[in-house]
Amino acid sequence: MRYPLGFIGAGNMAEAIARGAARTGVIPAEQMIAADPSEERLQVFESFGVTSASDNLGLVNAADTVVLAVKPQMLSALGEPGQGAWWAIDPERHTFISIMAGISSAKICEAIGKPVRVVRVMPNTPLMVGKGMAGVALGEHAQPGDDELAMRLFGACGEAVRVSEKDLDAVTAVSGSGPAYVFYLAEAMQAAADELGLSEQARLLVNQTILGSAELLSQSDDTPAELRRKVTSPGGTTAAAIGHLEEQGVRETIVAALRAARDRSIELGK
Ligand SMILES: NC(=O)C1=CN([C@@H]2O[C@H](COP(=O)(O)OP(=O)(O)OC[C@H]3O[C@@H](n4cnc5c(N)ncnc54)[C@H](OP(=O)(O)O)[C@@H]3O)[C@@H](O)[C@H]2O)C=CC1
Ligand SMILES: O=C(O)[C@@H]1CCC=N1
Repeated sequence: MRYPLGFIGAGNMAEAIARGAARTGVIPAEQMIAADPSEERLQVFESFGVTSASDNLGLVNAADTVVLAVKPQMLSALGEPGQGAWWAIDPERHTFISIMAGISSAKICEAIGKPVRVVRVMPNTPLMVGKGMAGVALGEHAQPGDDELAMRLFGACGEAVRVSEKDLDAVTAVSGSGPAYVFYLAEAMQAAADELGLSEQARLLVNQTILGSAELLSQSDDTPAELRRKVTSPGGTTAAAIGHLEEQGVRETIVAALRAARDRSIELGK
């Protein structure tokens, strides 16, 4: 049987993408197949209707579009160029969607040993709740139109935007890793709420504040700085908090943190 979509690596992101594809109807579960060394992971995929491949070679034989969803460091472990699963790759038939951070389409072609069409996507975990943000880039040998499935799939699970491949390291730093920065803020706010004696209500107070602020940010025409000013009464409580953040150099630290994420993405691709 031929499957429109297959996953090499049935980890967390692959599961989120496959569930999103099935939930939105972009690709029904029975038209997807997955390969992973872990039987347990394959059972998770089977539990919502995705077929298990015997191995990566079986997957490549079965799937037309292959999602590379292993850790970037695992690419070379998938096989020698032109050997194993890569032996069965037909550049006319197969398209790749790679979600691996940092790994260029040129590097993927080198690892596979053939000039294949690669569409690179940098998604993020909110796609699990239909609020993802994905950057989509055509790789070296991809043609306009090769990204249509990716745009449909990731667009159905949130927003998808076309970017050039050279910008993907920056996209990874901003929106790929981005949810972790917001969760870090949530952790710190919850710890503070606990310390201020609100342990019972901390989760709701923090989560709803972040949710409401995100909604306001996306619906309003105001910039983040204007929205912040509207919360900040002169000489008031917010001014005390923001003054402390500025004194401590938190803004510069956040910029430096995103730079570190971008640099790590470049390093992963070497
Ligand atoms: N997590 C995130 O927020 C995001 C991640 N990404 C990218 O997504 C990719 C996957 O990340 P994530 O889902 O978090 O990682 P996971 O570790 O959850 O998933 C990777 C899966 O690949 C499996 N695997 C390992 N070796 C092979 C092999 N030879 N053949 C087939 N499968 C194999 C792993 O098995 P085992 O565990 O047994 O090794 C694991 O189940 C990464 O490249 C990452 O850069 C992109 C955007 C966001
Ligand atoms: O941390 C990582 O490397 C991956 C890429 C973006 C989000 N998670």
